[in-house]
Amino acid sequence: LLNPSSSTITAKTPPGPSRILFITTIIWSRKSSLEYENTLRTLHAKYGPIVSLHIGSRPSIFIADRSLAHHALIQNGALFSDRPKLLATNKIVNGNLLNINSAHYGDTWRILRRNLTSEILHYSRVKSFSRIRHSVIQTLLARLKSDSNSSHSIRVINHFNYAMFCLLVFMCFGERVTDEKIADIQRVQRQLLLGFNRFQILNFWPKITKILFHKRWEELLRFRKEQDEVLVSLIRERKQAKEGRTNDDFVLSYVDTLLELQLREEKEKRKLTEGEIVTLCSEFLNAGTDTTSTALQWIMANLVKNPHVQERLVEEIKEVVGEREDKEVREEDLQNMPYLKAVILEGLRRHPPGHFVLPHAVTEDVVLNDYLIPKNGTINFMVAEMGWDPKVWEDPMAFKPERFLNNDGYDITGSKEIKMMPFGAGRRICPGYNLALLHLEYFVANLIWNFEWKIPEGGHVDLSETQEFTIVMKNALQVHLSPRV
Ligand code: HEM
Repeated sequence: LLNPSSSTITAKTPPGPSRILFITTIIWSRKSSLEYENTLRTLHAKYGPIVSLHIGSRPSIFIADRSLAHHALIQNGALFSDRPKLLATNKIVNGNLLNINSAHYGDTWRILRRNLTSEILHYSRVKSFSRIRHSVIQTLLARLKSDSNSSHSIRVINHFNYAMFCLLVFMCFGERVTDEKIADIQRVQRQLLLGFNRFQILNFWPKITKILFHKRWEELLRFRKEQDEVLVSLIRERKQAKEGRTNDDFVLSYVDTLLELQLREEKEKRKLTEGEIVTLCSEFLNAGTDTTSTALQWIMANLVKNPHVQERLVEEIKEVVGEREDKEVREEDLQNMPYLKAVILEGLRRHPPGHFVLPHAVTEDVVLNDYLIPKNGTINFMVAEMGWDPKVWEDPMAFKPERFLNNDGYDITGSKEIKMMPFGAGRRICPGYNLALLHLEYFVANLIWNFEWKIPEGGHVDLSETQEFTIVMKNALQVHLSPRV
């Protein structure tokens, strides 16, 4: 099926519509990923499971088939785990520096990724943050309670976002960050994230857009500068605190590990610069916040829409927590809650926060399914389509957690077979997937255990989608909450 040898000379790139002209390029560059997805669905129906589009200077290849995805990402992971060259705006957002998700497949990527997975996302480290999770969920519950006293209908997404953001900020910079500082970090992170789509246009012919859209370029540079100002001061504070540290209950944060980390460059070792640490902290906050709070909102929306699922979850929690006085589901309770785990998986299948993975690239020209995948192209996978494939999932658009109950645990990494891939698959799989699952399980369990979630009178739950940084609910979830006593 795949051979990176002489056949690359004769193979053609995958089929697709004829080269798109300059003007269509501009139109495409303004399309949201949902519009892309619709067009791609039509193209896959016409051309088969692998298609290519020629937008801008490099071909973009899309794979809709789960077995081909497995073949590429798992069986031939070393070939398919590179990233395309950075776009001009990303260079500015990154301060010209690398982070894990944009690094080429190689030593620097390996060092940065291993630091995150073994120093922060490793089971025992994740455990060391449990006090932080406890305090964040208590604050969230208190806020929801206070809102539910004063209002019949609550919009929950901002609460979810804020809670998740605090969690990631504390993991990144330590527990001592003040509310005021959190607001500052949120502002500088948001303006870069929300500007993302608007700044995309600058990537087409940067030399020209630097003249045509110079105000936008300046704005982008200003945003990065403001981010530097806020995050560098936190990095320095943490460095100082670390030097004079004596207390025993100290919890290592992500920035502490980055301050110690050594990169290897041409046999020389060197520490990271402050700018590089800013870029990596920013990635950590962005990667773990909206993705998880979006998923949480989708899951809660389905629990409101399907009261029988919510009831079954309450029954399961009751069985595990028993007659305990406090209204808290503890982390150690979660492992005894298979239905809760099924609800989370079903949420991620039906509403993956990203409908695509981040663009991949191959390390050399290869042939896949008789087609050439060129080194200068980008390659992506239709995550949402795979999770909705009626050949794999019966009644795929319905929310049925039961489908995940009948086997001994579902392998979300797809190592043997891919049936869905909300976190990607293979060597570039999201390194935060275990943390994300823990956050979702812990939050959903406590939210449901403390309140009955209902549709407010006259309201309804609308599952339409729209794209922000992730694929979010077009009409944010509004709920009526009654405390469970
Ligand atoms: C529900 C929550 C989350 C979802 C759905 C999600 C999904 C993804 C996806 C689809 C990718 C791209 C995979 C690829 O390109 O093949 C990714 C990459 C990544 N994610 Fe997540 N993610 C989530 C939470 C997190 C969390 C909590 C963290 C860390 C604290 C994190 C850190 C990263 C990083 C660093 C990468 C880049 C990996 C690399 O290129 O090697 N994510 N994530």
